[in-house]
Amino acid sequence: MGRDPNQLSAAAGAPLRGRLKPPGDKSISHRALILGLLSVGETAIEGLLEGDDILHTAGACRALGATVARQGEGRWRVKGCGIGSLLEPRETLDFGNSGTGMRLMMGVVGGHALTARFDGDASLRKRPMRRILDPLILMGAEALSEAAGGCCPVTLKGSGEPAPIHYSPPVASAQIKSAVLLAGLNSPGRTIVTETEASRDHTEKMLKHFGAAIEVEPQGAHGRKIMLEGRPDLRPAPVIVPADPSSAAFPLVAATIAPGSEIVIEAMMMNPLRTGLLTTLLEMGADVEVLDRRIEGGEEVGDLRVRAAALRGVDVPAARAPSMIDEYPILAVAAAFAFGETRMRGLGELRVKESDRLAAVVAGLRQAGVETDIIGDDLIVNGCGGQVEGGGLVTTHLDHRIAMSFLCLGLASRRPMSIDDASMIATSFPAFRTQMERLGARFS
Ligand SMILES: O=C(O)C1=C[C@@H](OP(=O)(O)O)[C@@H](O)[C@H](O)C1
Ligand SMILES: C=C(OP(=O)(O)O)C(=O)O
Repeated sequence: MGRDPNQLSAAAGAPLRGRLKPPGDKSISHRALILGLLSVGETAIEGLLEGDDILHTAGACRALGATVARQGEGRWRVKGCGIGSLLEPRETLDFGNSGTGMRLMMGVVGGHALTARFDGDASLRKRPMRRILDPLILMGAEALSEAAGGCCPVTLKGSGEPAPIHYSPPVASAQIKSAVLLAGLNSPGRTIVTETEASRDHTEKMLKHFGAAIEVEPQGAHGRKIMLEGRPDLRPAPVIVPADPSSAAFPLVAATIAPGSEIVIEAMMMNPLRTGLLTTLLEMGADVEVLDRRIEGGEEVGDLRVRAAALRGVDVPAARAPSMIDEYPILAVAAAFAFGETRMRGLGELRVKESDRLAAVVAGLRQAGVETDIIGDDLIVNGCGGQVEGGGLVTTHLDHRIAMSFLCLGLASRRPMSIDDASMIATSFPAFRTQMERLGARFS
């Protein structure tokens, strides 16, 4: 019997060398399409991520009345209908694997007088949606049908006059914050979200860019209060999407652990609410220089020169989690190559991502011969000091980040590492294989 065509293996070989530009940021790409839908007129987007998650959001924007057209690689145009003038979708809105797409669009629909059914793939059907439905119900929306535990498929009936609320999300989550703000766009009053730990601020920044009246104040030690005036006239504004730090994380760690490597990662977004992995790797002794910091499309970006380095284990505080929430699987791979123990604290949210990432990381690392454990919500990795055994087949559970993380591990382990399914990588980083192979990675 032949090998499953979705399987992929990575083996150590030559060091990684060369330059790479990661794809456009996934979070900003979703928001650019959605704010394009909510503006009257044409929004031009450059550098849009053309991954499956974003294509699902583009489909939902079309179903709600926007004209969305691709004009060239990463160059897209959205002709929006404006707040209050969306169409009721005729078909179920299918978000595939994308939590962000579904949750942000639930915010949009929740704040409009229309009914839409939301669904996704087997991974998305397991993810909690009550955290989004709860504040939307407070604003006047109704969840007409729900699978057990508030998971999709969900039919949501929005309110044409959403109540202005003051909401404090129970977990640090840019998706909850964004859903409330997007619903609040059609509210006759002021919507306020207070977060005790600041999460990525792309929605706030982009709303301002499109002309909304939105203010942000610091709140406590790490939090923020965001205040949005409802019913703004959003004006289409050009969006240039910077390179995604969550995708850059893979070549960044691969070049750090593969001996002799030296690469440059071009124009990575340096928004401080997204750079927790870089901070942590530098604490571990990584050899990364940030060159040519500059502003592109309203975000600071920089080129990262990365050379292979010996790492040491560190203690990663829970307060850092929101700034690197999607990067823990690849950080755990870096920790496997370090000298000493790495403890990553406060990772309960990893259990409700595309897979239970705590369980998937522990299973994959053990498969590769690395001692690792979960204590409460903390992940502990006992580093092998540069020499990870590797070998075997890792189950990726429809999770792109688990897939890419264990392929990167295989680029530096003694024995090749295989994953059961590389197809989900297309959700966030469709050119991962070709771009990494150009640097010298060996996949088969
Ligand atoms: O708002 C966003 O674009 C995202 C927020 C994060 O999720 P949470 O809001 O659940 O933390 C992150 O994991 C996801 O990949 C993208
Ligand atoms: C958690 C992620 O995405 P989403 O929540 O959009 O599915 C991710 O990309 O790691």
